[in-house]
Amino acid sequence: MVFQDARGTALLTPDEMAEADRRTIAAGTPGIVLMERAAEAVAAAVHSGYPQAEWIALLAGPGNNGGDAYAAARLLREAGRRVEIFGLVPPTKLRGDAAIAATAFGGTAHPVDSFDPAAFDLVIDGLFGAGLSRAIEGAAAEAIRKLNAAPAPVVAIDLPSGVSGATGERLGEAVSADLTVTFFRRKPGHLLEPGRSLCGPTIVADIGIPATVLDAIALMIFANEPELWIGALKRPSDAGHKYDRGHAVVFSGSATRTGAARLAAAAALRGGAGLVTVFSPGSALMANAAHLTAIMLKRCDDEAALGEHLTDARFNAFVLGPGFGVGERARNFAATVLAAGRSLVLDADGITSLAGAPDALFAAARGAGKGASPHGKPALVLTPHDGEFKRLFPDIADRQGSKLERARAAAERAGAVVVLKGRDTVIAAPDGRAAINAIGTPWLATAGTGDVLAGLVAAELAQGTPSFEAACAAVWMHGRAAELFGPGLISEDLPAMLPKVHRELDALASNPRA
Ligand SMILES: NC(=O)C1=CN([C@@H]2O[C@H](COP(=O)(O)OP(=O)(O)OC[C@H]3O[C@@H](n4cnc5c(N)ncnc54)[C@H](O)[C@@H]3O)[C@@H](O)[C@H]2O)[C@H](O)CC1
Ligand SMILES: [K+]
Repeated sequence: MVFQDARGTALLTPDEMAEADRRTIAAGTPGIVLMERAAEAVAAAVHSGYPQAEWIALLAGPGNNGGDAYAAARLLREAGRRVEIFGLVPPTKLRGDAAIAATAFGGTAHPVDSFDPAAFDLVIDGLFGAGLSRAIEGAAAEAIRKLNAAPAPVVAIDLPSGVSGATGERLGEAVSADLTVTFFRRKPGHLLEPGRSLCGPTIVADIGIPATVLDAIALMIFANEPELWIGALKRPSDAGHKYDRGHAVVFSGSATRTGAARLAAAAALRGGAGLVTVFSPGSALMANAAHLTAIMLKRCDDEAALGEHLTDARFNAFVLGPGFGVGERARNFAATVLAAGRSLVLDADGITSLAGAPDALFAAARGAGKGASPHGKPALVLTPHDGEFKRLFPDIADRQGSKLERARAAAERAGAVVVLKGRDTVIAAPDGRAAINAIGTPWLATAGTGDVLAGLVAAELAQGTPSFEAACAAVWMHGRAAELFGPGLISEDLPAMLPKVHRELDALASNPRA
């Protein structure tokens, strides 16, 4: 299900963007009008971001991205800037709207070979945008190399040339921009690395394409923003009871490896699960007992004990993996939890334990997903980083293509929600929906933050949020908590930031952004 507000978070592939364009043009807005508005947005970004840049070079490619550059050059000249166009092809070779824009510009275009960035205060990159279809070579590649080696700031039109809008990959040489101005909606390449870093901050400009054109497009890829999932979150109700908010369980590792489970458990409780219990081997009971207060503790040494605990139907969402140890015990516990129709977040050692033989658990996940529980559909959520992903899906990891496609292929195979972690975390559902993380800070790359994320996913699952939305919300809350804490963050700081994050979400839920 796609919520009405979620359309604002949609990411469009270049093909879908072309479709949005076509529909807008067919509905009566000429292409040249869209191009003029695109150019106005670029000029406005230059005026606000680079008010002092007197002499501006614009690189213009053979298609409409080049057309945008010609139109922007004209507007900047009218605003009193000195502009020079460097064309990959002579203006006489341009077609359609780009030819109209070049004619309206009227000035000369220098061949791109003569481009020397040293002379300019600012360079605008209009070589290639959505139409990039192969690796950049030859004269365009040479111009990009010179540009990347020069100190002049760069504003990219639509995408840094050489970045695939669909995948974020570099196709040949790619521009490293300081600012990117794109139109209507972002593309996956704006959020997936390395494209994300090559874009710099990205402005999304309204060029008059109505949101209704999206009605005809089956939206599948989204930026992971609250509008995507806030309508699916179960917030505590006034008349509610702690048991309404589920009971999350985190499996502890052995006596010297208990911290990871407690981090996950603390996140599950602060995330909003009504109750949280750590299931601990007997050898680690005292270590855990010494550190737990609101979180409960139960001994769980083997499958028999687990089976006994599972007779209490209130335990509804489990985390297995952080500090747990790799091996058969992990595999058997995971299978037992799923067979009992409970939701399971499999992380770290839990994922590694499945390497080489994941199919039985994937089959169990599919079976579990069909059942019903008092707190919503049980589900399997996998939270691998790249290394764990490769252990579980070696063939998919080696395949060509983007992180987005890898996560989607894995989700489909596993019948599970896959959270493929990184700065550009991708959350993918078996039905093809995917979201790409858009927030966070480099400080999140520190020991234990993955354990916190696993606990947050369990908190949402315990409360009955459907698994895709649960994983998306957890990834966002995790990133937002890190942003709010700022520099110096360690994983233990994240649960303490969650009350602020909840407050932001409550404000958003009662007063959605327009
Ligand atoms: N989407 C909108 O609402 C608007 C977008 N605009 C701008 O138009 C471009 C997309 O234009 P398009 O002509 O489709 O593609 P490009 O300009 O990116 O390039 C196509 C052009 O380049 C050739 N080509 C592709 N790859 C290579 C390569 N590696 N080497 C050499 N040549 C290559 C290809 O054959 C074509 O000739 C979009 O990004 C926006 O900037 C409009 O302004 C209207 C609004
Ligand atoms: K570009």
